[in-house]
Amino acid sequence: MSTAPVAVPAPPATVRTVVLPDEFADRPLLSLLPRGLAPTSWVTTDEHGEDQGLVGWGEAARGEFGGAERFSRAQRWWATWVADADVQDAVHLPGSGAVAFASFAFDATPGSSVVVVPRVVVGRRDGVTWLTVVAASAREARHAVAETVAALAHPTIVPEAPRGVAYSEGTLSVPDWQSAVTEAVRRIDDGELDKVVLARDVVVTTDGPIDPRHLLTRLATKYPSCWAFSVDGLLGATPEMLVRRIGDTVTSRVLAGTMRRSSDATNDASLAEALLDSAKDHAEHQYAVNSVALALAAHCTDLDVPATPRLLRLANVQHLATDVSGVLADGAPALALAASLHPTAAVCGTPTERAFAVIRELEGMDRGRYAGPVGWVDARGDGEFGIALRCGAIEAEDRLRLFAGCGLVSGSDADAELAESQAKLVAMRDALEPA
Ligand SMILES: C=C(O[C@@H]1C=C(C(=O)O)C=C[C@H]1O)C(=O)O
Repeated sequence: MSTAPVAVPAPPATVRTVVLPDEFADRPLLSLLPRGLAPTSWVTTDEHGEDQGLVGWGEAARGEFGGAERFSRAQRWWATWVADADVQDAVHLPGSGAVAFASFAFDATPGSSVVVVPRVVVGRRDGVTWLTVVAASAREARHAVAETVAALAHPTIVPEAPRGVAYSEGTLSVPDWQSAVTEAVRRIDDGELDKVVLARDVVVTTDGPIDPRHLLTRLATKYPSCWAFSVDGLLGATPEMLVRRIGDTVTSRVLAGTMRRSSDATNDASLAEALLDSAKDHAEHQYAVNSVALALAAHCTDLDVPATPRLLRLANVQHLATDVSGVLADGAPALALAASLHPTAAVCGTPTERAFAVIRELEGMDRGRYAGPVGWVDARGDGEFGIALRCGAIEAEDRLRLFAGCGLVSGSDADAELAESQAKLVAMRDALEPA
């Protein structure tokens, strides 16, 4: 089942992190990304309305992993890379110093998971903006710092929207996907399982190359409470935090239970009310919360699991949300926590193995890295992993595959689930439009 890393063993690297001068404090992180060079991103907006997170470009090292051991092999690869590296970190904040971006396949097979160490990372947290470079020697690292600071001083050209955007059917036709939903609900009603999440894909083609920076900028602007992510061609804005580990504080934002938004305030409020009152959505939500709480209990003490969910409002949909927190007991790095938590019932189902089997049988498509953990981990083991949702996979420079899934429980209806999947796809569809 296991696949060895296909990457060549990376030579020992020199990593340098320096504080960037004040003139960079107001530059949006995403505006610093140069054209091309496979941008990596993990950007959100904090409570003061400031963007924070990490953006990166270039590739200093890369590992690819498959099979059931994809997480543990990635963890070993990263630990070895860090142990061999010569790191000087003048910032000492989560995400500074050596940092890797990772994106994992949803299922053990097929699909490949990837860990990327960018050549250049710009990070921002707690009002500090920093630069990290990875080079072959201390001398080269000094050059890279000077060159990058000079290049960043010139504002980059605003990225353009793709032209000629066209949509076509994904793996299953809409009627076939709806039949799969009906069949899954029948199995739930037969007692085979309690919950399963079925997803569908939509193919986007364009007339020219897609600039990921355009999509990321649009997503970050419209979805400030989400995390605008990009790792190795998978990009989106996820509202769901699988796990954040900063020191010994562990948090998770669980979502399940969805309602559309309305532009009319009164109508929007009644839709929210209906979601908060829906027994079906609460049941669907509780499966997801339970799966997270159980997995975290193996690593954390003092777990705080609120008894009732709150409402999380996004531009396209509103969700039932529960913020779970705990105190890390075993020093597990963020990547290991993500491995323990994946897949939660928010994207797979309950019981997990039965839901996996139903997804493999009925969904008919390869999820790839959609619905898998995506995020970053540093040398201390701090990190953030979201669930790769509201996203698309760049398959060619003019081709993108979008994904959206819906949690099904007893009482779920194929028409309502199709509408929900369409509402979820709006995030990426909007991002493809001109600013
Ligand atoms: C599976 C997706 O979203 C998940 C499913 C939800 C639901 O069924 O209500 C809500 C949030 C996410 O946990 C998706 O966006 O593709």
